[in-house]
Amino acid sequence: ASVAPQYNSPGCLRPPITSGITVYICSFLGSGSNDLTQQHQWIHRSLYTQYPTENPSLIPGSVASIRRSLSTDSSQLEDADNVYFDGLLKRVESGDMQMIDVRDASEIEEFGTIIKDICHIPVLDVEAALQLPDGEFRSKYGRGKPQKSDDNIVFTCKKGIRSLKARDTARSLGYSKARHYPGGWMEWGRKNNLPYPKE
Ligand SMILES: O=S(=O)([O-])[S-]
Repeated sequence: ASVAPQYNSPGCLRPPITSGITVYICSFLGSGSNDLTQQHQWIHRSLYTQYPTENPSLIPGSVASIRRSLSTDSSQLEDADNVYFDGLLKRVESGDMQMIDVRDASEIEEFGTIIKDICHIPVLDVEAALQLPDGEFRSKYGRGKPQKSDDNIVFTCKKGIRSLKARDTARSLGYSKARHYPGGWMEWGRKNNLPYPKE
């Protein structure tokens, strides 16, 4: 049952696990969908009796959402390099996180942030910011500067590219336990029913 959250993708119909006979309906649009279909059938077989429809209903957007849902392992909270969606949720709840959003100000204004009062450092400023004296960092960013030994630093952006760069920059400066959230706002917005950029 641990894989059930995979079926929370919009566009997929998840029948009740108690059904004797269930029908799995999903759109098989687009190239490369066979792989996705196989993976979902494998998951599906482990939970349900499967009766694929001959003519699956075509639900626009379904393949894209499946692809996104498979792109991160929802059973994994975090590892040494990354914090995944469920791990991030836990950290948001506990407050044990120094999150640094490296998107541009315009993106933050348009879509919002994962936590209130987030530390915003555009990706190109990260290197300089992390080398500021503590006092200057505090007056510029309104909070204490993260310490090199901190293990709760998480960079985020739109879809994981700039946050990865920021994490690597931080690590090169001695923040050896810095991590990033690969899903970024694309995943966060989608999974929380918030507006998110389409690509
Ligand atoms: O935010 S991003 O650099 O992944 S597009």
